[in-house]
Amino acid sequence: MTDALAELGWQHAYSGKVRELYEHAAHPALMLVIASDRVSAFDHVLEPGIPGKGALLTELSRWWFEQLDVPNHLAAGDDLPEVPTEVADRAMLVRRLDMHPVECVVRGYLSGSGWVEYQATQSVCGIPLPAGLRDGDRLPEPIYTPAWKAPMGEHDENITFERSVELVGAPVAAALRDASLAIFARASSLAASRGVILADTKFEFGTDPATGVLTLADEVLTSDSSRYWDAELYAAGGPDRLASFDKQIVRNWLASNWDRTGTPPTLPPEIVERTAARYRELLARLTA
Ligand SMILES: N#Cc1c(N)ncnc1-c1cnn(CCN2CCOCC2)c1
Repeated sequence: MTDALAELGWQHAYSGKVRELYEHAAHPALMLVIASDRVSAFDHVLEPGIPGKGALLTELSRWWFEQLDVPNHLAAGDDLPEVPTEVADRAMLVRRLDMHPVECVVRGYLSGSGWVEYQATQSVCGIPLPAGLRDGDRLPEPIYTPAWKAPMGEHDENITFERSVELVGAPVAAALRDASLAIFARASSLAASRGVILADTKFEFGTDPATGVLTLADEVLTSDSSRYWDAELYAAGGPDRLASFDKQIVRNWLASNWDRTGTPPTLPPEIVERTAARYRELLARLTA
């Protein structure tokens, strides 16, 4: 695949856990984001990849970009560079932005790093919360809990809004917060109408150097950047109340087959296929 990309002038620029970023010397204002089939859990990239995952999450990002009435980084127009057919269904051609170094996290429910911080401080990112909340509880209202983007392989660090002001300045910090909360409101409402809870998500924004417009970047509202729960399971309150729509099968299998030391075992074919089916199901339910 990389030969086909190189033959078309694409040069590798950045590797994330599950996605790659390419640039093109003849098209400096554009970049290519390619999603792999890799899946990560417990901070490990697992083997094997999940067939179709990259294409399914790319389709979900594209769908959400269409649903959201905000400027985004998808490239459009006539004179676009060619993308190899082998990766086209899991690739997004995007405009190069001046990226802001803030992970714009919005939480409608208390979970993950938010739950960890809450237990220690009864707050998240400096936002005080009511006492007595449990893991997975719905918050009184969605909260903006930014994070500083840590280097590859390290955990992002939750920061206060005031710290984000120091990082990007007051006008941009406020615009990031307001845009993130507005998008989350729209997306969580749409997901709820499909019986899916959007518990939390992470946006990335940049400023378009050509226009100065704050622009939604990266992937958007995928199950890699968001926690999605099944609303019926959540309401039932059982052990699967907080089951991640796509990764719970993998997490449960690892919990029974790995002691969390060393590298995780290879996923058996049945787990791989059931997980692939869950990615397909989430896309089908959200985009129905
Ligand atoms: N999107 C975007 C984007 C853009 N439109 N313009 C300039 N830079 C970036 C960019 C560069 N790094 N990241 C971090 C997230 N990456 C996303 C791709 O996959 C790897 C991780 C975003």
